[in-house]
Amino acid sequence: MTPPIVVDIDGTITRGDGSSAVDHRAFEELRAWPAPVVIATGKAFPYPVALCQFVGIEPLVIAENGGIVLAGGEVRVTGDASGPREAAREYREAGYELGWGETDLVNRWRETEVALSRESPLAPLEEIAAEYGLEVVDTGYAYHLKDPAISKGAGLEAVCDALGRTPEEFVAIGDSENDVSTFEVAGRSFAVANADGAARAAADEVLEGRYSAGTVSVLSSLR
Ligand SMILES: O=C(O)COP(=O)(O)O
Ligand SMILES: [Mg+2]
Repeated sequence: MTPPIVVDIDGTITRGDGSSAVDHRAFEELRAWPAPVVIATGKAFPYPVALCQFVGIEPLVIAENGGIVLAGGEVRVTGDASGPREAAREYREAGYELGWGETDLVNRWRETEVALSRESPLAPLEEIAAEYGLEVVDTGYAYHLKDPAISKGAGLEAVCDALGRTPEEFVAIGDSENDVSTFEVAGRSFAVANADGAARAAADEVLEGRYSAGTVSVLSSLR
């Protein structure tokens, strides 16, 4: 039987051409998947919800690295942005920027954490995060200033509660350290070839294909 899947966005279903374009072949695989598809991302909530809508699948979403979960038509917000926002304010007061320019669409709809451009200086960010009991997660696309208790893996457990499933039934695919917690709870896990060291070390298998090519190949072999 085809397993349910939990799939990351950036670096995993994107084409790897330097843009954030999703590969149309990944769209087709997800649309045709005969079991539940959970989109698990560091992006703000509206992005994966819209992705599900445009792919044409039921919205099963883990957003903001687990801070917000949507399953069975119910939204659960498990995170609280007040700590991350305070820490981000202190970072800015120290003379640094979040790095997205004047129109910050990365944080505009973000409810439980704060994301910074990877051009922002990391050492002072980590120092301030520690003062607030927060952590900085580097996805390869952004730094996420977040509560360490929140994770995509805990999000998958919440999705499973709503669906009457267990994380062990799921196959997980991802590319970076924010996918490690998913890999830890899923029954089987794959890192695409472009994955960072943390994701490669945590995955059951590292795929030969990079970006969406790796994901599409493993999905077509599992289906
Ligand atoms: O938002 C990010 O930084 C990365 O997003 P992802 O979890 O979909 O790869
Ligand atoms: Mg990713």
